[in-house]
Amino acid sequence: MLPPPAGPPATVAAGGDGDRPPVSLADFAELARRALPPGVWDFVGGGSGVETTLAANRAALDRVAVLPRVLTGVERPRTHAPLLGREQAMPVAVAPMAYQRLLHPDGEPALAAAAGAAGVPYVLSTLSSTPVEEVTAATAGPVWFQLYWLRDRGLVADLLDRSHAAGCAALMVTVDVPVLGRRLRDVRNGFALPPEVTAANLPAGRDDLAHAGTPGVSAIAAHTEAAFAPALTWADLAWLRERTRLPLLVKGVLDPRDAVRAADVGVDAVVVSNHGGRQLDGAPATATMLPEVVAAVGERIEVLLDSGVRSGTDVLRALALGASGVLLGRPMLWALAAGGRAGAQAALDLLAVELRDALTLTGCADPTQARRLRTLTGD
Ligand SMILES: Cc1cc2nc3c(=O)[nH]c(=O)nc-3n(C[C@H](O)[C@H](O)[C@H](O)COP(=O)(O)O)c2cc1C
Ligand SMILES: CCCCC(=O)C(=O)O
Repeated sequence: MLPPPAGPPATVAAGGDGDRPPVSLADFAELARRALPPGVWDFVGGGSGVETTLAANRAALDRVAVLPRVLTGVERPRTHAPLLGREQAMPVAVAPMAYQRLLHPDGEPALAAAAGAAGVPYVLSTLSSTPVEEVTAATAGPVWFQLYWLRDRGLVADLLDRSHAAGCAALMVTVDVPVLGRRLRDVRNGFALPPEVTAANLPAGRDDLAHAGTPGVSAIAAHTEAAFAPALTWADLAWLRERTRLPLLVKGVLDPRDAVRAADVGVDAVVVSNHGGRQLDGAPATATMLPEVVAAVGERIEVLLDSGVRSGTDVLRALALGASGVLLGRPMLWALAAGGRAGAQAALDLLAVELRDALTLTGCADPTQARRLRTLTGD
């Protein structure tokens, strides 16, 4: 177990200027920007290409207006809601994100512990900088394992066995990285992992390419190309469905036809995601595609959304568009950078306050009622 967080979260999270605790998730970004080396800041915040999709994710969420109901008698809504059939403190999970020791020496165990304390699932990346066994030991909360399908199928089988044995409660396979999107910030920075941050779930030495700093090359992209299976098919997904009894989620679906195929294979949920604008630049915003995916498979499986969620209002927007929940990405890394476990916990506490307010202001007694709200998209 990790030691308890040092001091009250607000003090820790206030970081640099000390006198102004964060009042929005964006404030954590500012604290992180001050704390991080520029190359790490760019790796986390950046998208692919000219970052059209990165910006589109925000713009599309901003365009979703939610029509409040009044005189509903709701005083203090519950933020609790089910995800994959289990009640969570919020319909939110921490998105899988690689190499969290880049942000803070406590890395994945700290973020997992913060999620556990906040009562939401933590999704652990295949490319975690801490072994899965140490992460599940660091939190009493649910850990879901995110699978990147490696060229070496023996390693895939090993990861499945280890994550299962370590107590992971669900499996999330990411399908939008046949190759890493071209992230120009990383290319320009010649971004590479420092020696102390490693792909700790892989056998030693399997991440050497990710450490090889070369000007004009993203070492992360070079490693991914060497390690990841580039040509997966629906048969591979069916193999995975056969191989695990854990709830199975597919992350990185945008086309409703793919969501239907995933449901046909028997997955439990799809995550409507464009990888936070880090893969195909020019892919549509997730809030744009969500209603079509919900219409196609929402009666059969759960539909989650990520990419651009930055507030409790954004969670409400996704729910009102028919999602059962969201994944929260970069803000959690920024909060980790700003204040370790306590910073991450402060960010999730803030999100809960914002979500409760958003539910109160729309007359919803709990998140499941947000589905009944009308949304208007456009000006
Ligand atoms: C630094 C970083 C690392 C990421 N690593 C992974 C990963 O290992 N596996 C994965 O499925 N998605 C990964 N993602 C994508 C996130 O899971 C998620 O889809 C995305 O960040 C959501 O968008 P948001 O950051 O705008 O909330 C990563 C994202 C970032 C920013
Ligand atoms: C490090 C390569 C994969 C991590 C990832 O998915 C991302 O950076 O978006």
